[in-house]
Amino acid sequence: MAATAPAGDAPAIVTRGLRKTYRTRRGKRRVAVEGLDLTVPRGGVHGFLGPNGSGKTTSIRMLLGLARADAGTMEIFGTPVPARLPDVVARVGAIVEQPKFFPAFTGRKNLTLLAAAIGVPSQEVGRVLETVGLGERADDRFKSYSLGMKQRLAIAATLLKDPDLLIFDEPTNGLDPAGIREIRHTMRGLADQGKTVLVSSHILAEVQLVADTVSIIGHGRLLASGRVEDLVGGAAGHVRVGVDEADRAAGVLEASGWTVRRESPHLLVEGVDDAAAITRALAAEMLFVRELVPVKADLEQVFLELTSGVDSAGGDVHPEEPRHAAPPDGTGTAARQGSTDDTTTEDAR
Ligand SMILES: Nc1ncnc2c1ncn2[C@@H]1O[C@H](COP(=O)(O)OP(=O)(O)OP(=O)(O)O)[C@@H](O)[C@H]1O
Repeated sequence: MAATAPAGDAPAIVTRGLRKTYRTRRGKRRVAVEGLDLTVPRGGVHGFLGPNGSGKTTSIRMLLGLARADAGTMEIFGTPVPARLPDVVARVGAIVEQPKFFPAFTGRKNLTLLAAAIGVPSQEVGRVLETVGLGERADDRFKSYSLGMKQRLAIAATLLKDPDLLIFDEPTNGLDPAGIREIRHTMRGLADQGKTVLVSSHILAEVQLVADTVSIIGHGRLLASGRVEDLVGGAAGHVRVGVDEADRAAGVLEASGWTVRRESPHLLVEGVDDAAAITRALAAEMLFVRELVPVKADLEQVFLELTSGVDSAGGDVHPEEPRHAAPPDGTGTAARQGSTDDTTTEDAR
């Protein structure tokens, strides 16, 4: 059994072999999370990324004690959960479902009521409203807020207890680009204060703009994790090629072993290490390049590479080993416990 890191240095979150199966109304089993090994380092924004239905919400619900795991272990700041969740819960703020606010009350009044209910001094309300950039609109009614402002009020509510770890499940769902930018800005500000922010999303490109580190999951399993720049840097570059006689040029490049996509009027050549080799191969056939533009890799591309060849109709993604771009700092490992092939059920939704 691997040693667990001392609680003082432990990562914000560690899961090992986490598994959750639901039983559907027809009595079938649906594996939502299958052996998930997640490590969220302390400090910074960590993107928890994967397509719809890949198990993000289920994993978060298990961490917060809202759903029971079938197997595996979980720790928050080195404290095993759910067994000792009460010891650590005050250090965690989370938005998993939309919190309810009174539409006719101001943002400040809503938070003041909430603070009283959870035993937080009312002076904290001003602080958290400023933190999320709602100071100037604090005395407007909740119902007059934009969706982005409503979401920032929800974030402010999670900050009342001044937690060290914030968990936001798809916080930008339904927001317009300006609202999304505001939430990104808020998350960055929290990370800059030294807090750890875990943000789940199925929109990889959006989270790439704010995350320091990410974990990418598919079908309930970890596919890759590490620092964004390392993961993106490790993805093979693509090159956009402008050339006359595009069909003949594509044939020449394919015959030389490249994978070529037609993106009329250009060709997109995948996995290129040496762009000059493309020019040479084409020139040898009297085809002359007009344009040769490297296309920067992004997390979307990393994800597509990791899942290429996977049955898009729902076949499992079972890579041999997840890709770890750079082991997150202070990684404490909790040994995997329990059988992973048993079944626990919850009501199918
Ligand atoms: N209560 C439930 N009963 C039955 N199946 C469930 C239940 N909750 C989730 N699932 C199933 O488990 C799988 C994972 O769902 P989950 O909501 O965790 O994914 P997700 O990555 O958060 O997706 P999204 O981005 O759409 O929120 C899906 O196939 C989903 O249909």
